[in-house]
Amino acid sequence: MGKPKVLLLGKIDHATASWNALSDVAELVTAQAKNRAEFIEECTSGRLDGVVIICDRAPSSLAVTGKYDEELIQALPKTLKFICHNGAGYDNINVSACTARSILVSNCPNVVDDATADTAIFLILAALRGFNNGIMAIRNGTWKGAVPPPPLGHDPQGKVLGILGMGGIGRNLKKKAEAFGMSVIYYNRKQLDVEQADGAEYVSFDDLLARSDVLSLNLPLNAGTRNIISTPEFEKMKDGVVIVNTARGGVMDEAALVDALNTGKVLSVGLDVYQQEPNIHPGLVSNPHVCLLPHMGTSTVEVSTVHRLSFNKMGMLIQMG
Ligand SMILES: NC(=O)c1ccc[n+]([C@@H]2O[C@H](COP(=O)([O-])OP(=O)(O)OC[C@H]3O[C@@H](n4cnc5c(N)ncnc54)[C@H](O)[C@@H]3O)[C@@H](O)[C@H]2O)c1
Repeated sequence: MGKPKVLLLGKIDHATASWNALSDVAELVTAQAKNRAEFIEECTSGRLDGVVIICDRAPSSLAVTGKYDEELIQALPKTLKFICHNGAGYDNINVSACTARSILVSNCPNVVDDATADTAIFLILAALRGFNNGIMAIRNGTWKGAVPPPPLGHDPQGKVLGILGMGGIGRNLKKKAEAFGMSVIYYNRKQLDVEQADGAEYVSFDDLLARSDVLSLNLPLNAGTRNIISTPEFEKMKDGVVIVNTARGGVMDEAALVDALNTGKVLSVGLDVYQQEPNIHPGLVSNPHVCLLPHMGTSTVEVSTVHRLSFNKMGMLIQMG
């Protein structure tokens, strides 16, 4: 019997040595498809028969295959046992459909905690201080911008940071925010134990909305969290609240956010993620009080390099049978 086949979807930029080392225990194969229709055809044609593991390098893989929905999962090779998703969260994979086919799925949480929490800190500071106004003005050749100048920003010191979804990234963000003098409250489906909460105050969802000076979204996107922040939630917030989203665009209603910005309910915003990436609501793009990043939360050499661990673990799994 030959070695088990491992299919690479997407690109590897920084862990090529670990990927290549997998060839000691597995036959490494790549897909030829350039889009979803071609990939489904490639699967159903039998060219990928014998593939036991898919190594999914999101987001470059997803740009070809699209989401792992029911249609895609039904088309995957019958021999498939495991999808190793090199992204954080399961929102791109229908895990129930995988379970129905006895396909195991893993993702890469934790390794992205620092990079994503750092991105949230950048966005919190940018939104609080109004740095985006200055960034736009200086590039437009107008130094500090309009006359009269934009309003003064705010210090993070002494502000209440509300974290919605206090998992790996939320807890990492808490520590970093405290270094800037912020106090942290959080809401999770379940209260954390004392060690994990590490002094953060557990509050109800409504209290989180009512008490936060800055609200950071750090929860996964699923049917229960889609648009969890929309008009009724903005209405419960403080006037002049600052919102930062490094989770998924779908957890916040972008049109409602634009309305809340326009009425002044929301003072400023920092975003790394959007409802329809790469499209962004024009009301956000045109607003100088909104600092925008193109989903760069985990874009560091260090995060990419750490993915080598998942290749090493795949090798161990194969050896264990
Ligand atoms: N911007 C980026 O590049 C980037 C990078 C990594 C992760 N993310 C996103 O951030 C999300 C969080 O990542 P993580 O690694 O911290 O995940 P995690 O699973 O460690 O933490 C998520 C937390 O959200 C909580 N939660 C779930 N549903 C909730 C609800 N309805 N209300 C309140 N809390 C709820 C969970 O209990 C958990 O504590 C991921 O799901 C992913 O979508 C984005």
